[in-house]
Amino acid sequence: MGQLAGRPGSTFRPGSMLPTFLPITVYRPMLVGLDKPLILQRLRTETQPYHRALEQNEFNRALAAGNITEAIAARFLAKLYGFLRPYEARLRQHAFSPAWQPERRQRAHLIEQDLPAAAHLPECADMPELRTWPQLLGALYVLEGSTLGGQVITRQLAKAGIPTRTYFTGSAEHTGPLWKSFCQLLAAEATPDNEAEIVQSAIQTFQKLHAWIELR
Ligand SMILES: C=CC1=C(C)/C(=C/C2=NC(=C\c3[nH]c(/C=C4\NC(=O)C(C)=C4C=C)c(C)c3CCC(=O)O)/C(CCC(=O)O)=C2C)NC1=O
Repeated sequence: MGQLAGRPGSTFRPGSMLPTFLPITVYRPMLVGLDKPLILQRLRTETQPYHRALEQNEFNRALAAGNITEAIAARFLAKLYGFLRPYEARLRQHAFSPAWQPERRQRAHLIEQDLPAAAHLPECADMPELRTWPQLLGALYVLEGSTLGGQVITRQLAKAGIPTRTYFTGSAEHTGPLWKSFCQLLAAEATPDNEAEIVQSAIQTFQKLHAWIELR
């Protein structure tokens, strides 16, 4: 190993099958085994406990147990609406470039089709801080990510004969592409300087949404 020590950019790793004549950074994505941007890995890992806690809500549990009812679905949608309204109002105040397709990321209006009385529902008063760009990015991660369950939920609600599923059908065939483009745009915005704030905001968004959903 000694003979490599002086070579610029070389890193000797005992037991490694990698040639040692290239900077190790070249291989990093392969070594990690994922070409996921670091910010997404961090978000997934560091929000996991809060994500898990939120998933213990009545609606998710009923879906998992196969005993979902229209009343449980309606309660969940009402709560989601009360959170999405103030969140989306804040999104509308931000000047997104067209690449973000900001109008496609507004979904509260879909719930109005499921719940005719939506306009009179209470709104969450204890929202995450959504003032800075990194804070918005963290909250977007949580609420864009939440659309990923839509197709599965739609099928389960249909099977249970529950008609209130416009929200979950949502952007339907656009869900995958919207999530992909969000991940790319997020990765382009994340820097070593703002990553911690993005992650902290995602954690806060999970916590505030959870507290609001559990509030009776
Ligand atoms: C309760 C709110 C609630 C929120 C706010 C929420 C947030 C996120 N859900 C994510 C992914 C998924 N979510 C579901 C299922 C449900 N999503 C829902 O909103 C409801 C209600 C579901 C199921 C009942 C599915 C099948 C996936 C894909 C497969 C997976 O990742 O496990 C991600 C992305 C994670 C990453 O890739 O970095 C985030 C941020 N999840 C919640 O349950």
